[in-house]
Amino acid sequence: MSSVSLSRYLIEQQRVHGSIPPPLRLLLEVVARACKRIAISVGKGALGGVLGSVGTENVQGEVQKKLDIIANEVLIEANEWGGHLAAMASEEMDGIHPIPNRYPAGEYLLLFDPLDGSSNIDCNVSIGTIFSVLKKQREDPSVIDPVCEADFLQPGRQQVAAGYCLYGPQTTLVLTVGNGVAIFTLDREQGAWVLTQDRVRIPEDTREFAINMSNMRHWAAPVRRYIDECLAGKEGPRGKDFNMRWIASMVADVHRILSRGGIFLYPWDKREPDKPGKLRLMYEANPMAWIIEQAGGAATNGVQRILDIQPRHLHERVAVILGSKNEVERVTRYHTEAAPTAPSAL
Ligand SMILES: O=P(O)(O)OC[C@H]1O[C@](O)(COP(=O)(O)O)[C@@H](O)[C@@H]1O
Ligand SMILES: [Mg+2]
Ligand SMILES: [Mg+2]
Repeated sequence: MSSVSLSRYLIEQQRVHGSIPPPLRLLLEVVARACKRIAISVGKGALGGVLGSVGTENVQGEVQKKLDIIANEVLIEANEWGGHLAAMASEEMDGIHPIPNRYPAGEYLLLFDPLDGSSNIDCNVSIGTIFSVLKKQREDPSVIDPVCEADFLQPGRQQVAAGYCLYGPQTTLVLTVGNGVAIFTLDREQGAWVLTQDRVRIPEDTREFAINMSNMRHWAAPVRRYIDECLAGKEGPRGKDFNMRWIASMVADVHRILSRGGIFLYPWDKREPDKPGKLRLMYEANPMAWIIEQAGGAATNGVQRILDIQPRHLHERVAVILGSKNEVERVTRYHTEAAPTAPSAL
């Protein structure tokens, strides 16, 4: 049987399933090509001088690694002249990046976390790129800017494409355009993305959770209850033993969940009560939530479906609970039952 390339998959999504129009197909090809270039930089490691920090901080006060900047530049450069975007936004840029006048512009908005799992870069642990595509939908015709931050502030259910690229032992591109989840593996000899799994499904039940346990003493009661019950194992109320994994690269943790099920939590915690969570809504949580839902899983912030959250800022943060449906629903129910004490930041 002949292998299916990313291009062929996208053409089928356009022509057979009508899931995407031609400009979106071409945009996704450009993003996938940029990910290949990032994979080459990641692979060079110390030989390519790409490890270490640059001595600057991003808008969220996080130290920027060289690869954060390199990946951001690759994505900007590759997408600037494609002709399908109105603007881009990134974890590594304070404001939006409109397409410069010298290039043709389009109707789409691209958001990305150019390098996810930055703390893992220098120790050769899997990292990735996360992206989300929205369509510019102007509700207020009195706004005269060709594109502005307000255009980006759409709930995640309005995404038209979302994906991530995982730079691990294999380089893997995971994509949804609202017609299930497809996984492509980079054939490194041919430099081609090959479809290796389509219509991915996440088991509804799991015995594996992912959370940074070092924050346990800071969690809200519903999260504490859920994890305590998992830790109690066979002898506890769940009546079964649970395993734990925490890679500290959301892309890698989510990919494991797509592969074999599980639940991922980065919850609100009481150290900074006004901050809803660590992860960013628009370019981390939204694309991952859509991918997870498209694979039959669920994603909430403890009280609300992530894809229904109306963003107020580009760099807004959110609590994230995603993965196997029955487990996510259980944690969400624990939050509802504890509603009077639920953190107001959620
Ligand atoms: O180090 P912690 O607190 O466990 O946080 C890990 C989380 O932070 C992140 O690395 C944040 O992403 P960035 O590296 O893009 O800032 C997630 O990928 C991961 O789930
Ligand atoms: Mg990230
Ligand atoms: Mg990042």
